[in-house]
Formats: sequence, C-alpha cells, structure tokens
Amino acid sequence: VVLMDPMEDPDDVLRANRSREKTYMFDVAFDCSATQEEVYRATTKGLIEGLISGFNATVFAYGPTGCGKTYTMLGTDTEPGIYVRTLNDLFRAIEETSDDMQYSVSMSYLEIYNEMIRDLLNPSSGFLDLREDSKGEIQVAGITEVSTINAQEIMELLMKGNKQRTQEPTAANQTSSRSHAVLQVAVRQQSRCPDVLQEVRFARLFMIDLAGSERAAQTQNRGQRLKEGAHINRSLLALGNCINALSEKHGNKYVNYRDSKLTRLLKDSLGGNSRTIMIAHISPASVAFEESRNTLSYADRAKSIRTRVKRNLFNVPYHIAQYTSIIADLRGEIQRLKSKIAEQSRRADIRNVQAEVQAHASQQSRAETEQLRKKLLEAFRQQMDVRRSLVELENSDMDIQAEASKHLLAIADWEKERSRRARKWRAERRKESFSKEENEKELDSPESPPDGSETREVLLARENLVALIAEQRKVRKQKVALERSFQELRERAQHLEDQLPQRASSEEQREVLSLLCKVHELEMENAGMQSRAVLRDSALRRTEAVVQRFERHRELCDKIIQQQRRFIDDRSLLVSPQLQDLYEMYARELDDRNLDRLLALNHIALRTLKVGLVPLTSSHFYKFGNLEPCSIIDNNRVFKTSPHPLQMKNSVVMTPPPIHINGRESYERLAPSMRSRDPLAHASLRRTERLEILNGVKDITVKAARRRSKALETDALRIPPPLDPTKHKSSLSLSEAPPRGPPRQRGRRPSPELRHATSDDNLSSSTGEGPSRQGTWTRPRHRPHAPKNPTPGEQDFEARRRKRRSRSFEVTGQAVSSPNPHPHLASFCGPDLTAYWVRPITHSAPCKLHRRSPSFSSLCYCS
Ligand SMILES: Nc1ncnc2c1ncn2[C@@H]1O[C@H](COP(=O)(O)OP(=O)(O)OP(=O)(O)O)[C@@H](O)[C@H]1O
Repeated sequence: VVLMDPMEDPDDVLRANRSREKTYMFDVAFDCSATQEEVYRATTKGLIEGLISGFNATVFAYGPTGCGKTYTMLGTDTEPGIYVRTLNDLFRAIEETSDDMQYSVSMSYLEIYNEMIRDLLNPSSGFLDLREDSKGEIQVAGITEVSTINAQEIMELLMKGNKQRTQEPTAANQTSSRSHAVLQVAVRQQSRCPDVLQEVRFARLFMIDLAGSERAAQTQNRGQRLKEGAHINRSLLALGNCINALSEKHGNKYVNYRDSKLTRLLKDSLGGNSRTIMIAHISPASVAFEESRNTLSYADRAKSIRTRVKRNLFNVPYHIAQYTSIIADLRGEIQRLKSKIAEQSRRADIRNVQAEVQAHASQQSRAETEQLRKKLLEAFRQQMDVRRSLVELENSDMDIQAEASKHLLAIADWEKERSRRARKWRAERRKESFSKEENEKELDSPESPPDGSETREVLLARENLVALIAEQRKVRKQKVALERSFQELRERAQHLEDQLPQRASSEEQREVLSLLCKVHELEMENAGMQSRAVLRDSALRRTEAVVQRFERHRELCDKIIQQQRRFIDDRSLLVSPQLQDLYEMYARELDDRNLDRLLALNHIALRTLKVGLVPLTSSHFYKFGNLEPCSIIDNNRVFKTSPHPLQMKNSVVMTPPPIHINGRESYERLAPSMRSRDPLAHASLRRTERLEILNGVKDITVKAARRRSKALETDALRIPPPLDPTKHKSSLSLSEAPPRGPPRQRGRRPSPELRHATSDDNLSSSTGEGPSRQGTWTRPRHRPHAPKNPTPGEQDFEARRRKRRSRSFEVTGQAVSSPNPHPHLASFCGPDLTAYWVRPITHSAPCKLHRRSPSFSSLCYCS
C-alpha cells in the first residue's frame, strides 16, 4: 500500500527529500472493488481448520471511524460479513468431521462500551467484569455462553445481539459504532472413540469489531458522543501501545494490557497463543490521510508481532481420571461377564441334567404309552366282539319274536273261532227251544256243544311258543351277560382313556392318543351303523318279499272271484249260502272285524323292525310274560357321538294286544312312557309314524294273503294224480288239471298258515257246523263288477270256464249220489274254487288222509 500525502507538491524540490509518501507491505490489500467473500477468504477462512484443531484465533477490524469495519465484520443481509461466513464454515467443518469427532460449540457476544463490558445476548445482566483464572486466561465473569452447533440458531443470536449494540450517528458515520464488539466462539473437540489417550482440544475464536478512532473535529461530537470517542480512542491507544510493545524486536518489552479492557481481553490474541488477523481499514479520502497513516503505521507494526501458537490440549489430567474410570468399568464388566458365564454354565448343567431326566422320563413314558395303547386296542377289540355277539343275539331274538307272534296269532285265531262256535251253538240252542220242527234241524245243528279241545296245531303252537319263550329267555340272559361284559369293558376302556392325559408327557403323544381314540370310536360307530343297516335291510327284504307274494296272490284271488261272479251272474245260477258267505267274507276280509288282528300284526311287525334298528340299546328289550326289561347301557361312551341311541330311546315301540295263553295273559310289556305313546291313541302322529303304520297294516294283509296263498298251494300240491275217467267219472273235472307237486307232497300236512287262510264263515261252512243253509241255494245277492264286453282272451277263458263248470256238475252229481272211494278227492275240485258247487262232506271221523279231527276238518280241504 502506497500512502501518498495529498498536500505534497511534486514540483517543490526543496521538500523533495522530506516526502511523506510511504509504502507499506501487508499480506493482502483490498481495494474498493473487493467483495465480502474475497475479504473473508483472504483473511479468516484459513483460521477455521486451526480452530477445530485446538488453535486460538482472532480477527479484528481496526481503523478510523466510517471506514467499513462493521461492514466487513457484520455485513449486511445480502452481503454477510466475516461473522456469518466464519460461523457457517465452522459448523460445516464440524459436521464434516462429526462422525469421528465430537464437538461442542459455545458462543458469547459482548461489547466494550465506555470501558464497560456488556453482554449483548443478555443485556439485562448489566456490566460484567474481566477476571483472570488460575491459568492466566482472561474470562468475562457472568457472560452468557450459548452452546449449540446449529448455525441458524447462532445467526439469530448474533442478529439479536447486534440490535443491542450501541450505534449512534456521528458526523463521520451515520451508523457509527460506539463500542468494541467482541464475538467469542469456543470450540471443544474430542474423539468419539473412547481411548485412554483421547485428547480434548479447546480453542477460542475472537471476532472483534473495534470502534473507530475518531477526531473530535471530524466527528463534531459533543457530550456523550465526545465522551464515547474519548473512551474509544483511549482503548485504541492502549491497543496501539500493546502493538508497539509487542512489535519491538529488541529491547525489554513490557506490554501494558491493563490500560484498557480491550487490551486485557485481547491479551492472548495480541501476543499470546493465537493466530491473529488484523484487518486495517483506511479511507481513500485525502482528508483522512492522517488517520490512514496512523492506521497503516499500527498495522505495519502489528505485522511484526510474533505469537507462539500452540494447540490447546486439556487431555492429560482428564484422561488419567478417565483411564481410571475405564479400568474400573472394565473390571466391573469383566466381573459381570464372569458371573454371567458362570450362571450360563450352571444353567447349562441344569439343562443337561433336565434333558437327561426328560429323556429318561420320555423313554419310560413312551413305553407306558405304548402299553396303554395296546390295552386300549385290546379293550376296543373286545368291545367290538361283544357288540357283534349282541347283534347276533338280537337277530335271534327278533326271529324268536316273529316266530312267537305267528304262534300267538294262531292260538288267538283258534280261541276266537272257538268262542264264535260257542256263541253260535248257544244261539242255535235257544232257537231250538222255541221251534217245533226240531227233528228237521237236528240234522244240521249239533246237539252237543262244539268241541272246545285244542287242535293239534294249537297244541303244537303252544308247545312251540313255550319253547320259543324259553329260548328267548336264554337269549336275553346271554344278552344281559354280554351287556354286563360290555359295560365292564367300557369302564375299563374309560379308565384307560382317563389315564391318557396323565401318561402322555408331550403334546404330540396326547394328540396321537386322542386321535387313536377317535378312530376307534368312529370304527365302533361305523360297526354299529352297519349292524343297524343290515338289520334294516333284512327286515325290508322280508317285508318286500311278503308284499310281492301278497300282491300276486291278491291279483289271483281278485281275478278268480270276479270271473266267478261274472259266470254266475251271466247264467243266473243259484248260489249256495256257503258261497254267499264266502263272498261276504271276502268283502269283509279287510273290514273292521280284522282290524284288531291287523293292528296286532302291525304292532309286532313294527316293533320287530324298530327293535331291529337298535339292537344294542337294551332299554328296548322286553320279554314275553312278566319279565322286566333288560338292563340298560346308559353310558355308552363309545357310541356317544352317535345320535341313534337317543333317537331310538324316544322311538315308538308298539306291541300286540294281550293274548291269552292257557288262561294266562301274555304280552310284551311296555314301559309306561311307551304305552302312553300307542300310535292308536294319538291322532297327531308324525308323517313317518303314519307311514310306518300304513306299512305295518300292509304287512298284516300281506301275511294274511300269504297264508291263504300257501293254503292254496298246499291244496294244489295235495291234488292226486288224475284218475282214469272211465273208472272215476267224478275225476273228470280234475283230469284236465295237471297234477301239482311231487307225489310225496300229496299227503303232506297242511302248513300252519292254512289255519289262517280260513275265515270264520269258511270254517263253519266247510265243517257243516255253520248255519243250516247248506241246502238252501240262493241267487247271488251281490254281483261283482264284470266287464260287459269281454275281450277275446276273456271270452276264450270264459268258454273254458263254462266247459269246466259243466263237468263239475257231472262230478258233483255222481259224487253225491254214489259212494266215493276217495271222498277227499271227490269233494275237491281244484284251486279255481269250482268245488264250491259240490256240497262238502262232513267227516264223522278224522280224515284218513290228513289225520285231522272232524272239528278241524274245515282246515282240511278234502272235506
Ligand atoms: N466495502 C464497502 N462497500 C460498501 N459500503 C461500505 C463499504 N465499507 C463501508 N461501507 C459503508 O460505509 C459506511 C460506514 O461503514 P462502517 O459503519 O462499517 O464504518 P465503521 O468503520 O464501522 O465506523 P465506526 O467506527 O464509526 O463504526 C456504512 O454505511 C457502510 O455501509
């Protein structure tokens, strides 16, 4: 910088040797075109790196008033000064190294106004004092230090502090600073990695905006401004003195820092441990030549000041304590880890022991579980066997019941027939007592009461019934025993199942065993369902077979009856009373007269069917006579999931009405609840129950028809081979009928069903014990429906029928008029019922062929 004296005359040769022009050498010189960024880069930016490394730094602006010190340091919003730029770069550098280093930044901002220190961040705190600590460092007592690393926050604080700074307009500067402003930034740095050799670096940065030296004549200050200028100049003089003292190369220098608070505060910055930048401001105006010369003179002196810069490390005593603390911490950690290892090893030992115990226990548990499983399997097998036996016994019981029902019905029929005969005989006797023609009626009405002795069939039925009852008792005893055995097996299995949760050591075992039990339950339930299905199918098959047979027989009977009636009506033939009775009987076949009997059969059939559906539910087992119901398996746990037992318990079980056997009432006892549920007593039956009743009625009619059909077949089988027509004219009607059945069947006894095929009227008429209408031939009172226009097939059939009838007349005439060597043949004319034209022959002695008694000759078609 060349400072030229504006008053110097270049042409004055006399003063040429006394020129005041002076040249100064500085590190950097800025002209008026220099920007804030250039000033900052050239002066302060280089201090940032040293600052975060622990080197103190100072930047201060020096110069006369109005030369731009505040502009350089503080700047404007658009052109920030050194304060803002330095802080921005400082925080940027901290952020760049924050991964490895840990920083703490504190800031304080003060002003020295009239030799008094004021906190700009907290102006209310009053004037502060300067104190020197034990290390010889100058501290401002009570100054506000804001710790933050947020640049924006620091900027806000700085702006807030600048507003608090004293600025007054002077003649030289409208914004003249009346105080020295000192911004102090303290940076503390340490490594993030704990180390016994860890260093803590501490550095302070002073950024000082000095008040400008001023001359009273220039500033024209008065009063307070003049006083302020005096303090400013005094402090600046002290600063200059310090600079002069520090800049002297030789000599015993003494630096009087104590002349002003500014020099005391900048003690380290001026001649101590600090990198110091002095920015000297001068004005290019010639009027400010003297101020510029002084400023440059101080700056020139200041550049010769040598400072001893050293890194601020405060780590030695601090690290020893930390090292001790670390050692203590490490010892504690070692002790904790040792105890932890010991604990883990102890737990490991315990776990090993527990594992061994568990392994042993699990092995033992597996063996016990396997044994338990075998026992369970065996128990289930035994239960299955018992159940099969029970099913078989139940089937036997059903057969016995069905057989016994047949015998009971046979006996009931016979007793009914006997009572009917007795009533008829008594009525005849009463008529005889009032009739005068006793002799004529003696031929037809017996004088003695009808024979009340039982027939062989009835005796045989009674014998069979007794045997069946005995057999049934035996079967049911076996059932009771089996049920008791089943109950014991069930309890044993239940006991084994109860042991499962205790024995099963693991969840898997419990699950497996539970599944095993479930499988067995399903198996047993399936077996029970199969048995019920078999029984149901069996009953249905029997019923279906009977129905089919009945249908065939019924169609045959209907056809025969209708054709006969048509034949009779066409020829206006006389009809015997017996035949008329038979027609009436035919009409009444399904009449109310047989309703009780039908219902009885229906009850038996339904009961048999229903009992068959629940063969294992012994609560439905009832016996003939007075036997009590068998014991009940109430807690059938194997079938507990099946809904059938419950349904069957509530099902309707019907029973036939009481049947007297040898004067003793024999019936199947019902539980009160079941008696009260007699379907006949309930009008509000369910549809299924009504269907069952209808099926049962059908079964009864089917059975009745089956017996008639069997009787017809039996009679057909008894037809002897055709005789020689030349010798036996009476066999003409039979000669056309081929012999039926093998010869060995001819003499076969009629089947028991034959008894049922005969109705009351049939019995009376065939035995001659009925009303004496045998000789009174009558016209048919009723003409069945006959086709008016028969088809050719029917006409042919009718022609053959007429032919057969004419022969029958011949046979009848000869058979009645002449002794017949084969009475049983002469009186029988085949299954087409043309024999009704023949007057039946009443046996006076048992039939030789069938060995039947006369009273039962009605059952023997040979009569
Ligand atoms: N480089 C510059 N460019 C533009 N304007 C400047 C520059 N330097 C100073 N000024 C302007 O000059 C005027 C005086 O500057 P400034 O207040 O900074 O002087 P000063 O040295 O601080 O005075 P004082 O000592 O009285 O406080 C201000 O208005 C400022 O804006």
